[in-house]
Amino acid sequence: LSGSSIVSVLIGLLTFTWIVYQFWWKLPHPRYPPGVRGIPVLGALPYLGRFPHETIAKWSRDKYGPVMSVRFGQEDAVVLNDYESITEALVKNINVFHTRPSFYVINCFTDGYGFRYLEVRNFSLSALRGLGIGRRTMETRVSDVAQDVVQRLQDLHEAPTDIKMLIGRTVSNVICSVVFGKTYEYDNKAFQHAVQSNPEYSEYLNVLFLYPRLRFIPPFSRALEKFLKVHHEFYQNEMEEHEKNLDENEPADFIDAFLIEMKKHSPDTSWFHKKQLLHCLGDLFNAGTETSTNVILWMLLALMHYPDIQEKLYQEIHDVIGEHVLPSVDHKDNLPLLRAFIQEVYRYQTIKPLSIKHRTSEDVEIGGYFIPKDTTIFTNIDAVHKDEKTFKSPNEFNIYRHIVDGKFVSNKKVMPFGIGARSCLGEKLGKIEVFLFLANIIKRFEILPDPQSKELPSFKDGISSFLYTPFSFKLVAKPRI
Ligand code: HEM
Repeated sequence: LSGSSIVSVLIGLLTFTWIVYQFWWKLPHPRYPPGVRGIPVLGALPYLGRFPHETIAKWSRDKYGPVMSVRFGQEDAVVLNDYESITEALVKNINVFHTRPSFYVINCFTDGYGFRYLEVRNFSLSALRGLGIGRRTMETRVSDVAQDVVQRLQDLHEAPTDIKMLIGRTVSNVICSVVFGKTYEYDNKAFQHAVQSNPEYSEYLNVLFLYPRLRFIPPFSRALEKFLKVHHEFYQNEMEEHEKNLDENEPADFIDAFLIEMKKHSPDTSWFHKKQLLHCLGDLFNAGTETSTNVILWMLLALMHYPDIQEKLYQEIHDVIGEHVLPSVDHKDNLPLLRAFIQEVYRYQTIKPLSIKHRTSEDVEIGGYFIPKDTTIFTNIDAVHKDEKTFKSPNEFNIYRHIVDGKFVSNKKVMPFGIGARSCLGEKLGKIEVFLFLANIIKRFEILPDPQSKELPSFKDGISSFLYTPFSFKLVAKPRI
């Protein structure tokens, strides 16, 4: 090589390194949280492994501290890995952290999750309260569907069965009764398609959350199209029917309440319009089905893995409630073991380990670091749940860590629903569902593994996707009486 060629190659290399440094490795601010920037285009993705929340928690413990940055694909994000930094952000700086970044898949429905979404969220909360969520009426509804589950389990006659769809459709019908004012037959095709997270497109959608630009390329474009078609058609049909039959003086469900609210606002200047209604329906339906369903499945797996605990829970329910009375939330105070069991499963298997992204609406300092406006924030709830400083031997499943002097002790550091202005909208409903489903199932059945299977289905390992869910498994529900 001649001298001038070597100089050209060197200049090329230096320019390339400078570009990569400027656009990739350089931190956005000298006091930005340190962390893992990974390689161009993919960022830290190749290093995150099957359980990104665990890998990030380890990086945070071993090297970077609780407030660290991680480059996910092309998106720079800050991850908060302990209770103190999460509360400093989501509670003390509530006004800075209450928006979310835009997700393309969600923006297909609406204007996204920006500032004014809080107006819609507040409306949704009060509409749901008006319709009975968190009240007696809701408990009655959930109790009725829990009886339905009990009956359907009885009808299985101890046949080993994967009950994910059974639980999913039942849980979904609770939210349908509030949102659409009706429940669906299990064999209704439109309902089935909307409830089922269809493997035909769900994996592609997960990738689209990280790389929205892929939406133009098949198979991602096809997956997105299918997902939107199934959901839009389902919600659209309901909306049209409600518009035809609306009684403005007597809203029977969430759609009615929203349609009435829409009439009070101008569609051009407010966020109360039909696209926003589609978004709310999508949120309530999707967030209200998969989460509770999978939490209940983790709990059934725990019962299978710890038969001695299952027996104690049965005895407690039997002694406190007896044979002929239906479990109710009023029994809660006298069921410390059941509450400890539920809290321990929430802690041990965090259903949404990195929660849902938040976004900073202005520059802010957290844990002494500078975080600029418009930064994506993840809260590593699972890292809080597995923090050795709070929970001794955190990787052991131990319900007795939540019992002191025979009494259940609630722990604010078990936070499966998140905290702050954007914590779970359905927390009250989710808690009632989990409690009543479990109390009814344990009261009536012994949950056993499939006798034809050589190994117990895993309670340690699961599928880490939009949620952390168990692998599919079969169980036997053996009637107690
Ligand atoms: C045991 C069941 C559930 C768990 C563990 C759970 C967990 C969560 C978590 C961790 C978040 C994100 C919080 C954050 O960003 O900081 C969330 C948000 C949300 N959840 Fe749940 N959830 C459950 C059940 C439900 C139910 C039954 C509904 C329906 C009524 C629901 C509706 C929502 C909605 C609409 C949001 C978004 C709120 C917003 O962006 O302001 N969830 N949930």
